[in-house]
Amino acid sequence: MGNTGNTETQKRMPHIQIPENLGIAYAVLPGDPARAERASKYLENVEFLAFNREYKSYRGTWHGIPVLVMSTGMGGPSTAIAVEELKKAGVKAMIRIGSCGALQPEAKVGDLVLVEATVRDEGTSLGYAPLSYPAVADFELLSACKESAKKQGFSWHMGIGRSHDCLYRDENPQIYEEWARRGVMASDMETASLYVVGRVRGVKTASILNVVAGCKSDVAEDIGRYADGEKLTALGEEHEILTAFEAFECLEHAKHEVDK
Ligand SMILES: O=P(O)(O)O[C@H]1O[C@H](CO)[C@@H](O)[C@H]1O
Ligand SMILES: O=c1cc[nH]c(=O)[nH]1
Repeated sequence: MGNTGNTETQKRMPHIQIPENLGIAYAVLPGDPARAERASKYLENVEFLAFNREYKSYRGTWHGIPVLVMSTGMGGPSTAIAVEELKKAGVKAMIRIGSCGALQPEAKVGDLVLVEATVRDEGTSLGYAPLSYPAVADFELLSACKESAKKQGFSWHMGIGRSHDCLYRDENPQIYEEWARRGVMASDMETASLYVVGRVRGVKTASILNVVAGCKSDVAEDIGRYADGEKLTALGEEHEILTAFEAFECLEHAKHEVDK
């Protein structure tokens, strides 16, 4: 683990309540605090760090590599704050492990969508750059996610997402239909702000989404089943967690190859 000193006495970031000089380069970011706790169980040497507002955090090691797990809460504003404060705490690469609705029939419940880029149909990212600025993953980090998912035999797709601010909007069926016609694969609420804020602030970002609501299905009902621990979505969640941790390991190995 990095040289983190005594976390009790160190100055902490205002919202995420993580020590300022944590010394951890890699972070895995679920939306849900409960998913942060579940993800932490896959790590060794786990230590609970903080739970303030929607930000629940743990640190630990994955095959010897120091990793942070922290929830972002739901939506762009809390995600942007998470990215800003994590960057200040020294994090260099962040992988979102989220849930999403599918807009294409081939993306089945429990599959993973690796988000190449995302439609900025939300408000937060506009505070950082005009709409003509792309919300795009870091190519190297997303490629590491792809290698990781492939290596572990998970069911994955790579495609465009759409991030929004309004899950229960009356017009959603028509809106989903229109974006589906343009090839958009997945709907979530955080990837756009993660990608834009990360890019503007110089942090590598990627987003892996577990399909919890099938194409044209009842989103509220499907999300309810995920919350109840339905088997396929629980398995998808396990797959996205393992994909993210292993992606960081791929990245570390690639770094060492270059350093040789
Ligand atoms: O499960 P998380 O990661 O929170 O992601 C998705 O789930 C929430 C809606 O149910 C939104 O935050 C959406 O983006
Ligand atoms: O359809 C969905 C499902 C989960 N999260 C979303 O943002 N949309």
